[in-house]
Amino acid sequence: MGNIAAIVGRPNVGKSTLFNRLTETRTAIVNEESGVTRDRLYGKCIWNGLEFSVVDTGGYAVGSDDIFEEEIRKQVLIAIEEADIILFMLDVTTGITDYDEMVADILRRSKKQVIMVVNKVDNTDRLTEASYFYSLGLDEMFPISSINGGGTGELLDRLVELFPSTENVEELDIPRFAIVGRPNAGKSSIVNAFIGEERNIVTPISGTTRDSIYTRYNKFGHDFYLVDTAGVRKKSKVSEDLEFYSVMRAIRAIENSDVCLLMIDATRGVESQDQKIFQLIQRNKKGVVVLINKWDLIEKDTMTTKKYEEQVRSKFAPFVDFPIVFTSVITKQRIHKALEMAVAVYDNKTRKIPTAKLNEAMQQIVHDNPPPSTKGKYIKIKYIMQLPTNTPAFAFFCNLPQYVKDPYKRFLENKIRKMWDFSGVPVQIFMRKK
Ligand SMILES: Nc1nc2c(ncn2[C@@H]2O[C@H](COP(=O)(O)OP(=O)(O)OP(=O)(O)O)[C@@H](O)[C@H]2O)c(=O)[nH]1
Ligand SMILES: Nc1nc2c(ncn2[C@@H]2O[C@H](COP(=O)(O)OP(=O)(O)OP(=O)(O)O)[C@@H](O)[C@H]2O)c(=O)[nH]1
Repeated sequence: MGNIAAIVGRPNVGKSTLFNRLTETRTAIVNEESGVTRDRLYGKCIWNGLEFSVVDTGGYAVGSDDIFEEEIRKQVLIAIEEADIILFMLDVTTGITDYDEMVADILRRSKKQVIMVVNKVDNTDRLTEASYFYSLGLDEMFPISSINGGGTGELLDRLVELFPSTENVEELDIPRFAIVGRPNAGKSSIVNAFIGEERNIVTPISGTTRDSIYTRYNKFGHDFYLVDTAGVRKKSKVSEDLEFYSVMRAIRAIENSDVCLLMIDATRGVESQDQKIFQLIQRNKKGVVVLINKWDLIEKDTMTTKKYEEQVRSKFAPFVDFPIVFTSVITKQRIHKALEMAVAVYDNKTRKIPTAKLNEAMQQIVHDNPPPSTKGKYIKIKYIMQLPTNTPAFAFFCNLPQYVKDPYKRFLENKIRKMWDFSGVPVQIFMRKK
């Protein structure tokens, strides 16, 4: 749960090559991940049955050659703060550079688990050179070749060994909500509005990876966990308006949640950072409620909620079926509505449609709008089943699953969304051979 490895290192050492290699281990297993674009920043890796996240900090580099030292330093500090393991990448062909020394210096002083990954060790001759990197004063080193995969198995074995496989948290079976968003959107304010003044209703639970992962909220008929409130409340030493910062902060909270309340600053609107976080929520298949916060600051004559809503949805397209709540933490407007929507989305996420009802409704739709035939082949959908997954997923059993194209799957998804309430929740459609 929330096992995060961050790759740091200067430009051109091979960070993205390693990232691709690590995250491919998952795509190979979970091959039906269509609809969501892969990016070079954040991906999942599965090794020996353990799943963890990999973040490529290089994806946030500005420019490339002319990155300022200060910028890199910040990035490394954020990675140290937010990741569980740092993969410090080095290049055997260039040896140790000034930059490497600077990063090693920061890493040595941190208490984080650091692994030096010496890349481009494509042949055994370079193996001896790789051991020079021990002079940077870090304990662990793995020589690898990202390009041909040499040494990456050993590195993965070690990572899996270091990550805790089961977290020792006494967790109840109640919804887990995460409040995420860019710096200054109002996350701490809303958490404090919920739990701040009434400590007696707050029960912090200790996890192994963090001081406090879950805070229980139990009043007004609600009972749920707020995820990673420690992370929300604690101001970072490097709390800059960096995109990398807000994304790193969000990852763990999102992974540990069922539903995310994504806070947008109404005065700024939806920007690329918000889109990035929204995308992370999607890729982790979590529920989402979008809060347009600081609504008190908006001149209502010029900006109606309806107009604003349309703008927000267009920024998050193609996924548009999610609730939007206009909040003000300052005037306490609709913050309980926000909670109610989070609960509703949780209910949607856990909704199970009885097989008979599902077939009755969907067979009719399929009958009226059959999948278009491809290459003269007719596709016959025989029956439909909701899979026993954590997020709604439906399997359509048919004779020729490979011939059903994405537009038809989207058509089926939209019909399902119309028929039953799945607002705020990703719905997956699978074609299966029968
Ligand atoms: N010989 C060799 N070349 C490699 C290896 N891994 C990566 N490269 C090459 O090194 C170059 C840089 O690789 P990237 O993965 O783009 O490096 P990066 O660290 O992500 O670079 P930035 O995007 O600038 O941060 C590319 O030309 C790769 O093909 C390797 O194991 N051996
Ligand atoms: N006018 C107005 N100001 C708000 C509202 N919510 C939060 N603020 C203000 O916005 C500023 C940032 O709020 P925070 O709660 O610290 O934001 P945050 O998202 O936790 O920020 P980081 O800790 O940097 O990630 C503070 O000055 C709040 O008082 C709101 O609804 N209306």
